[in-house]
Amino acid sequence: MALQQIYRTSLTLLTDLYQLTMAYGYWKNGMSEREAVFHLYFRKHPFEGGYTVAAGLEHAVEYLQQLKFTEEDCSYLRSLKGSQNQPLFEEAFLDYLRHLEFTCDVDAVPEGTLVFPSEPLVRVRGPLLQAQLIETPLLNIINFETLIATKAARIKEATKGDQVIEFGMRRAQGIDGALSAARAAYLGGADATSNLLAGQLYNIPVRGTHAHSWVQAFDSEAEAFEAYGAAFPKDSVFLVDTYDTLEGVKQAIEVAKKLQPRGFVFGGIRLDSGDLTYLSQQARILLDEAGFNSTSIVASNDLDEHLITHLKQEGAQINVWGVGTKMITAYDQPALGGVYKLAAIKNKAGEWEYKIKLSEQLVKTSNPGMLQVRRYFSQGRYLADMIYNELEPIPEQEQLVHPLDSTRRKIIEPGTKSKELLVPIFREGTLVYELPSLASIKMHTKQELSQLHESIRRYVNPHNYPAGLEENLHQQKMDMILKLRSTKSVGEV
Ligand SMILES: Nc1ncnc2c1ncn2[C@@H]1O[C@H](COP(=O)(O)OP(=O)(O)OP(=O)(O)O)[C@@H](O)[C@H]1O
Ligand SMILES: O=P(O)(O)OC[C@H]1O[C@H](OP(=O)(O)OP(=O)(O)O)[C@H](O)[C@@H]1O
Ligand SMILES: O=C(O)c1cccnc1
Repeated sequence: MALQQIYRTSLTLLTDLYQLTMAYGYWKNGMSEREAVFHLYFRKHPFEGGYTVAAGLEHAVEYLQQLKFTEEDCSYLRSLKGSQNQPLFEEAFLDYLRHLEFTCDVDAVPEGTLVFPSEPLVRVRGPLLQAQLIETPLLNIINFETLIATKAARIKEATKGDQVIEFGMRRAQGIDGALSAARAAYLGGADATSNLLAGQLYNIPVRGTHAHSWVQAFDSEAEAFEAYGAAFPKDSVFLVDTYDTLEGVKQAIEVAKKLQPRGFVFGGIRLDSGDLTYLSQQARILLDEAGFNSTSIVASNDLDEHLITHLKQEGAQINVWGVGTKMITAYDQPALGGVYKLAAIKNKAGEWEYKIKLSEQLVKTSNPGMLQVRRYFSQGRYLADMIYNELEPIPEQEQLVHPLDSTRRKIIEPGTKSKELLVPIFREGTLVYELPSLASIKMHTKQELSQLHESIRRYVNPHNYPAGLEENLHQQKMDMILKLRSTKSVGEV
């Protein structure tokens, strides 16, 4: 219950005002209980990448489990006034809210799963008023955590298996920007965090070195290292660049030699400025010459997946990467553009009516139905994904249509193994999903990435993973677009 521990008892008002005004409108129009289906999905991978790591489900579950309008929430809503100073909501509606119970069905892609544009990460089916109300918090949670998990996965991939420590809290976007991001970074690929509260709340391993101020506080660098080494004889990483990096390495070595007879283990040095390739190579030579072959070289300083790749290509001798700002803030793309769209609603006769949101751009036109994603795989490799409407039959010969170019199609060979990505999370408001441990989610991310071809995982012009619409779904969408467009009068755009 991390979210509530950090914040307050009720998070129900953590939504946009317009969700409440629409809720009031639905209630007044007798539409609040009409069954509807919404999907949460994104249209483009972040960071110009070829994959996205789903994250945030645990916090979304927590939010939904506590969804209840308290007396305090209702009295705040009662205090809201319209432009003529009239109450915004009538008392009977507030009474309705006070007794509201969350009764939706929610299906979602487990955290750590790789996802692709247009695929629902979350599907909500239930009373229109409720399914609409939760749009904003679901987007807030899933967009942010998915973004950070993806960034962390990219950074971890760049290190080719080295350790990554998340150092970002000081530059994170506020308190939750540091906490939920630390969790997302860990599940995406970071091995530890420097953030103690994240460690405590989420059971993430915590690690760290020391700051320049530690060295500055002593009369000499040698004294500073000696004092730190004496305090932590088994866990010392000395920051060597306060005055002169290679001099600092030499000082660290001298101190380590001096402390060795007292059982000191020379864990590592940290480089935080200068040419990290050259300095790490020189430091490695000095450490090896002194017999400290297993002493780690930690590097930090504005690192991201591109710089790490470059440093490794140059032959940097770094085996632990401290990554802060660029990971915790998703520096080069600060938001994932996930959206939440209505895709079906039952009419008064109780029959499903499919809905789409039109756009001039096909990529922005939503998909109708109650969608599921089928992932095909063979010999440990993901081959393709098919988005289909669970409410309609699909042909025996499964065929994918490219979402933006219907001339590009892919026939799935009969007998290809597959699995469905969306799994039941809530049924009529009751949690039916056992939330996995963070450690097992992290393992899942790693396994997922190993099943994606490396041409899709690369940073520059990655290949597009084939994720398409099932043929009938594609046809239905096209028919709906044509029908909606044909109802416009001539001259209208
Ligand atoms: N071999 C390298 N190739 C490319 N970029 C590097 C290399 N070594 C370090 N960098 C990066 O260059 C940037 C500038 O580093 P540098 O230490 O020169 O300046 P700085 O960060 O302003 O220094 P300081 O931390 O002392 O203020 C950092 O992002 C650093 O990670
Ligand atoms: O560079 P990041 O990826 O964000 O990693 C975290 C940074 O935080 C610390 O720096 P500090 O706050 O002392 O500032 P400075 O090193 O930039 O001067 C540390 O020494 C790293 O350089
Ligand atoms: O422990 C460290 O070395 C550390 C922690 C936070 C930010 N920068 C470095």
